[in-house]
Amino acid sequence: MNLQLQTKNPHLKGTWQVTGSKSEANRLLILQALFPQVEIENLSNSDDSKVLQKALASLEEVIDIHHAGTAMRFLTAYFSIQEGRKTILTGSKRMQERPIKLLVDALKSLDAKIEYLNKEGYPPLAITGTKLTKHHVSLAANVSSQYISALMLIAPSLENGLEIQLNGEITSTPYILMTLSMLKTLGVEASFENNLIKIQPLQLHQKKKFVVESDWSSASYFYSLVALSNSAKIKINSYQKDSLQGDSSLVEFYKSLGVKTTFLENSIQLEKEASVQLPKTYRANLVSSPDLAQTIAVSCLGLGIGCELSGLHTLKIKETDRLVALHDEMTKLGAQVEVTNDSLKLYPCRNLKENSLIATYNDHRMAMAFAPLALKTTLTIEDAQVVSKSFPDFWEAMQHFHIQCKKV
Ligand SMILES: O=C(O)C1=C[C@@H](OP(=O)(O)O)[C@@H](O)[C@H](O)C1
Ligand SMILES: C=C(OP(=O)(O)O)C(=O)O
Repeated sequence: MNLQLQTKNPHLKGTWQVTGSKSEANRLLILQALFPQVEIENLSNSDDSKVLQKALASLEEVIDIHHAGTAMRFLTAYFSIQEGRKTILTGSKRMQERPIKLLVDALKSLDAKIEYLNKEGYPPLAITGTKLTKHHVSLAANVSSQYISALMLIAPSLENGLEIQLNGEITSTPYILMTLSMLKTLGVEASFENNLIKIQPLQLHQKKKFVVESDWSSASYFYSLVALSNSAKIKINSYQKDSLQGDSSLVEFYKSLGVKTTFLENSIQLEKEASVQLPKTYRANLVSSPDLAQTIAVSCLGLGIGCELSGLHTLKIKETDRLVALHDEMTKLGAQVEVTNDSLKLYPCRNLKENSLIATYNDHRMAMAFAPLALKTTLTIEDAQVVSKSFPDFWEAMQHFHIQCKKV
């Protein structure tokens, strides 16, 4: 389904209820499978959470998690400790190109039984669940924090707990801290100091309820809408100031792009501050917030300013190579863009081309990041249904804020 987007850039107002964070939800689903006393409220309705829920309820040998990176990584660890159970864990064509060797090596060093069914280092995996008793593992921390969270999530179920030594630079740190915080809330004794994570085993006896906060990565598209509008005052629910999600750094990132955030009770209000003097070149290091890169780059494009984004090395192994995808699609709109393996430079672009067809490469964030540009030009988003990976009612939200979406 291709959607042609256009609008007259009116005053944006209204309220939207954003679904629960898929990162929080997917951690809690794994914890609930290991500790049935866990109760979850405001679960995400994203495809990635649904696919994980289904996988955890399935008794089939073959489990297909489609495009869901966290489900792939977390389930690799989870099925490794399901004693006596054989599982073939697979995913979409792209998932079979997303590396998993560091996690598999770490689990194997703990005596897990995992084999590659196709290409060494990539899904699909054949896993035979076994009891893991070793309690020290080390792995490189600069490729994906999801490998580390996967190990952390099974750690309290291991007889001897787990010590995880992180080597090298750590990427996407807030996601590791999110996992740590959730374990602590569950009652696990856990620490993370000097690149060493220590997690004690847990026996849980009483119920524990978690309320999932709405998704801050999804909030980024509203920030971009407000930044690109002439005037806006909108509200999105359900958000708190003390978030577990690193992408709540949006509040700071968008200040200099003219978006003011006010925390209300259980929601945030976003207002356009037209008086803010925009920088000529916006600079940010996104090593802690990789999922914001596309939104921020496209906001800068729409605002007609340049940007220099660094810390982007993980973008190459996400739903698509996001650096190449951003380069190619922003270029279609008339921008001059340079990318390296870990950075993106956009030069100020005064005139956006009209009627471009934006390819999305099975990547929800390509579709969602480009949508707010409708406030500046008409454009068509290819395969617009990809948004359901994290934000199934995204297009309803856009229409609520006066972006006309026409099937073409
Ligand atoms: O743990 C998580 O929930 C996530 C971690 C990040 O991945 P990397 O650690 O691979 O950067 C992020 O990009 C992804 O969307 C969700
Ligand atoms: C990278 C993402 O997801 P995952 O790695 O879980 O597929 C994302 O949602 O942007």
